[in-house]
Amino acid sequence: LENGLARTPPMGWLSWERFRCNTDCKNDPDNCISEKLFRTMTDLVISEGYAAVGYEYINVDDCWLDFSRSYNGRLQPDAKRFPRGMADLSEYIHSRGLKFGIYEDYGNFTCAGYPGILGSLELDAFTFAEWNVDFVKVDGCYSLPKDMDQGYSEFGYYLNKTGRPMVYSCSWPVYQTYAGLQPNYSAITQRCNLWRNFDDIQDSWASVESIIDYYGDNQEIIAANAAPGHWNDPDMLIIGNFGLSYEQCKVQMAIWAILAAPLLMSTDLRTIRPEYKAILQNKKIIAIDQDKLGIQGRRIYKHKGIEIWARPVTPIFENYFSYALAFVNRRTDGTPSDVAVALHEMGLLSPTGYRIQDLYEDVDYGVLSPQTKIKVKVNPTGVVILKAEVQQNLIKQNFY
Ligand SMILES: OC[C@@H]1[C@H](O)[C@H](O)[C@@H](O)CN1C(=S)Nc1ccc(F)cc1
Repeated sequence: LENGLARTPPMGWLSWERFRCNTDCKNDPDNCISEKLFRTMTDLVISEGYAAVGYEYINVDDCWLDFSRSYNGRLQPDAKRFPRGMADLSEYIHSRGLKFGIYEDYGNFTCAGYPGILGSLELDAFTFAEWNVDFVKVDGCYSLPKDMDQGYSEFGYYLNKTGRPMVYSCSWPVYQTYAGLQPNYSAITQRCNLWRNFDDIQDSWASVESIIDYYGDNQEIIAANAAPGHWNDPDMLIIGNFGLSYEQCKVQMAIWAILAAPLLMSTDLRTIRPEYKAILQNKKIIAIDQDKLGIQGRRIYKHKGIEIWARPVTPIFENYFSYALAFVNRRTDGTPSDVAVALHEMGLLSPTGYRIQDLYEDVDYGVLSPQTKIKVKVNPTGVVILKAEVQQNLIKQNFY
C-alpha cells in the first residue's frame, strides 16, 4: 500500500501470542489485556533499549473491546480493563515517542467474539483516527473469504479517507487460502502494508518450522510481493517465551530477517532472559531485516535437513548485491553439522570478492572470492547467519 508508511518492515510489540485473550484482571491483574499491560510494555520498550534498536509500535490485539458498541454505535474498550479509554492509552504511548496499534476484524465479530467492523466500516475507521491510531490489524474471522477483496479494500479506503496515516495489516490472504481460493496478491500489495499468509504462530518449534517450510515451499508465489510499503507477515516473534530453545530463537530471528518480516515481539519484557533479549536486540540482524532494498530472501538449498537461505542486501557494487546467508540445521541427531559451499554456488559472483562476517558470533572470515568454499558448523535446530559484503575496491583482487 503506497501510503508512505512501512517503508521497512514494521517493528514493535504485539500482545496476542504471549497474552492471548486473558481478560481476568480480577485474578490475574498483571497479565490480563488491560491499559496497564500496554503502558508497562511501552515503558519497557523504552527503558530496556528496544526502541533504540528500532522497535516502535505498541499494538493491542483481540479482546480489548466491550462486548457491545456504545449508544452511538461506536466501538468501545472494556471499561474495567481500559478505564481511561483508548485515546488516553494512545496519548500515553505517543508521549513516550512510540506508535499505537489496534486490532479489529472484517466480520460480525472478532475471532474471540467481540464486535467486528462489518456494517460500521466508515465509523470505525474514523473512531480509530480520533484515537490517533497508527497501525490497524484487521482479522478475518466470521466473514466470507470471497467478500474479503472488496471488504478489506473498502476499509482501507475509509482509513485513508480519515486523512490520518495508519499502517494497514491485513489477514486477507490466509483466510482465502484456507477456503481454497487463490489470493489476488496484486490487489493485496496495493491495499495493505503487510498481510498474513499462513497459520497463527504458537509457542513451539513445530509452529516456527511449519511457517519456515510454508515460506520456503511457496516462495515463488509470495516472495516477489514484498517491497517497501508492502510486506509478507509470517507472524509474531516468540523469542523469550517458553517453547523455543536458545538455538531455535536464533533461527526465528535470522529467518524472519531473511524474509524481510515485520518484527513484532510477543513476549513478556518484564521477565525475558538476557540471552533472549540480546537476540531481539541484535543490531546486525535487525539491519538485514530493515535493509532499504526491501528484497525478500529465499531458500536456495534444502537437502538432508540442511537449508541455505539468501537475501540480497545493500551495499551494491557494479550490479553485484551483498547478501545475508543463513545456514539452518533442521536435524536433531545430536552433533553440529558441517556445511561447506563455494560462494559462487550461492550466486555470489563479484570478482572483487566479499567480506564475510557472522552476525551472531564475533567471527570474521575475511575477504573471500566467488571460488572460495566457506565452511560453517551448524547446531541441531540451529542457524549460522552471515553477511557477505561485496567489496568495492576498483582493483580486482588477484584471487586466482
Ligand atoms: O483472536 C485473535 C487471534 C490473533 O489476532 C491472531 O493473530 C489472528 O490470526 C486470529 N486470532 C485467532 S485466535 N484466530 C483463530 C485461530 C484459530 C481458530 F480456530 C479460530 C480463530
